[in-house]
Amino acid sequence: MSDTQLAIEVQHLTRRFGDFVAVRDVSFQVRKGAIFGLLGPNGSGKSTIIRMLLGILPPSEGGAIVLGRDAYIESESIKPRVGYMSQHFSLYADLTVRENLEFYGRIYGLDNVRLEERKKAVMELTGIDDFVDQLAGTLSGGWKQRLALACSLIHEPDLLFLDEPTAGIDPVARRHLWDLLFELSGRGVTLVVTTHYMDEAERCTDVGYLYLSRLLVLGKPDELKQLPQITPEGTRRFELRVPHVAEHLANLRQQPGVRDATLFGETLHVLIDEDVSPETLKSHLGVADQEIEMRPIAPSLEDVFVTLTANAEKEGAEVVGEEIAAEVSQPDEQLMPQKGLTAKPRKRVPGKPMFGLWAVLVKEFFHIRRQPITLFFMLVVPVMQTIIFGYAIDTQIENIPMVVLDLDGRKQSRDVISAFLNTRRFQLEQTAINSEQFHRALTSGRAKVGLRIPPDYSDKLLHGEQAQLQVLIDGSDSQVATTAQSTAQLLGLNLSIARAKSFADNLQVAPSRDPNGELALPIDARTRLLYNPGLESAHFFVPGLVGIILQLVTLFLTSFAIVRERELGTLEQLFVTPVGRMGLLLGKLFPYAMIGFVELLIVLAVMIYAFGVPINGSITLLLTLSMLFMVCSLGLGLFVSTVATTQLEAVQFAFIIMLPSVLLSGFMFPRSEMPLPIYLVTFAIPVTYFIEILRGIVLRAADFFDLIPSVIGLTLCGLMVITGSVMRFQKRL
Ligand SMILES: Nc1ncnc2c1ncn2[C@@H]1O[C@H](COP(=O)(O)OP(=O)(O)OP(=O)(O)O)[C@@H](O)[C@H]1O
Repeated sequence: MSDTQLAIEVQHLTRRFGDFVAVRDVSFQVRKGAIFGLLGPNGSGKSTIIRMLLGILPPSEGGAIVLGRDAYIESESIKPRVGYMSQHFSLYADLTVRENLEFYGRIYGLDNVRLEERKKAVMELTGIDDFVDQLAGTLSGGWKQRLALACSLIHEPDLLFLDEPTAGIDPVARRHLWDLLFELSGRGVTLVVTTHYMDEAERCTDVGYLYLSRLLVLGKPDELKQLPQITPEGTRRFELRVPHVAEHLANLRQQPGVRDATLFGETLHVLIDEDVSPETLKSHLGVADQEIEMRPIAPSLEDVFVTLTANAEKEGAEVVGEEIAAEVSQPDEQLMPQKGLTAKPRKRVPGKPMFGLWAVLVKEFFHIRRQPITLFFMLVVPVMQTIIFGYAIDTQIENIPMVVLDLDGRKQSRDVISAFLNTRRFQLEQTAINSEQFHRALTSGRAKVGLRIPPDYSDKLLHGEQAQLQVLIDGSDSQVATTAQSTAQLLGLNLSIARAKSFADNLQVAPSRDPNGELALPIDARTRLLYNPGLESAHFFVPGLVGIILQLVTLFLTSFAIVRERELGTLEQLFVTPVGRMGLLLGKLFPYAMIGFVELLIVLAVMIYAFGVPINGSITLLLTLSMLFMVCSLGLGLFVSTVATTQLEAVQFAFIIMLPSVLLSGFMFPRSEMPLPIYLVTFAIPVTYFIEILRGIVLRAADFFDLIPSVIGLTLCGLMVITGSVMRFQKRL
């Protein structure tokens, strides 16, 4: 066969997954215009071969020429001429029939006029025009398959791969689909079909039978039936029709001269030695002669495969596979070597990187429109989160519950209690009447602070002796405890200073005086609070929260958008189209970047109007740097999608990224307080820089020059994340 007559030329194709060999040294040829059937039990390697021929799975050894080019290395230039209908329904369930067709038309680069022509043609061919505005996910199994066929034909391919196209559909739909395949074959399209159905195998012009990853046999159905192994010399094949046919199977197999007996519906196919007469065979059945029908038959394809599989099991698949494949068909060795194949791995020839961007973009907007829950998650939830967290996170500690045991009960002791309550740090939970009540309030957790005033408190003060107050603090919550401790100590100091001042006044002595000549403390440390004079927690936390929420939403959504396609099988379907890698990525990421930007504006508005945190610096600078951060965050989402294979894994990976972003970025805890190794890690977290930028611009009116270190950090993180993710995201499985 000449080079130009061949659609596919496969030589010594092998694919390993770790130690497991899924396809072992397979070679065959497919003529242009043929209907080539690839048969074999589950797991024999059919889909793996198709994926290698489509160029989405690299072979471990050997290779293939498809439409005159190396299937893997030059796959991008083959894709526009090839169609693929995968084993599972892998179109977009939330897009209508029309939208699916238009998407696949656009991704193959059809212009509007051509797209209309082709849409009409494939709808007529498959008869799907009546369902054009129905969502693909709501079609019945048979119509889904027709839609998949229509989509795979929209660009008029020369070669069509169909992986179990009739699995799970009824016999009438199966017949219709095959009628379509014949029509396509009649128009010169080469078809490669995998199937488990023998009647479908009979309809193929050529078949290859795989068993345990090897090609056992290859040829035209009629040639295969003539194979000497199927009906060996000195044997004959009969069909027996007898009542209760299954009951006779075991008995017949044990009779001398019976080589094989297999059930075929209501009949038995038996292979017997020529010297066993039909009468002898009948006599073994123990059934009246007139109830048995017996006629000689030629082997069916099922006989061929059943016999070959049984032989392979007996003798070991490897030996039989080599012998039979060699016997039936040998690929033309002449055709392969000059193509180079993949013997020496060469770099893949890239396609057009941005091809298909518009098609993917439009499709993503359709998805978003059809899933209001996604929009809710993207736009409404962040606002709710900002409001809830913004109010919930308050580092101002006030109203610490306090129990008081006043054993003195005079004016001085009541003044102390008032002084404690006037700080607003403490709130009187209980006035205990004895020590037991006092301690119980603390052990039960009702009170966090216990103030015990001894009976001689007033007396000691009046007599100029040092009086003691006992303040017991529950140290379980360190933040509350330290606040209570410092407040109590400061209060003790202030009360003492007040007493000392009045004492000094009475004596007319003073360590120092203020400019008005009034008695004053020697040192006056004056503090002034900048940027957040009211010490409002919201001013510090809400800008940080903007960064955290922006990362949360963009990271989850982008990683999900890609992993979901992988899980549904639509990504595999996209990989066999000529869509460019960047076209696919940008098309998928851009809509989420836009939504992220809108979300940013909304959350900033909440920050300004709900929490009264104004943006003191430049809004333009803030939005520009936010976009830089968004690129980083989308890149992280993309990275997750390259490591996760399921949506559940994506959630887990996204959490692994989110946790340090919340805890180590400086959003909650100051980075400077962290141990050195952890502190160094914080430099690798993009949101660290973004939070610095947000707080800088919002609170301190920082300009670009003030923020240069953070901008550099964020840019470096962005470059690393995006480069790593794009390199990892390959158009292959
Ligand atoms: N990515 C992979 N990693 C590991 N093993 C794989 C991978 N892909 C396929 N396999 C294994 O390779 C073998 C062949 O799989 P393949 O899907 O090609 O079989 P098949 O003949 O198409 O089966 P079926 O008729 O059930 O679709 C199977 O054992 C499968 O588990």
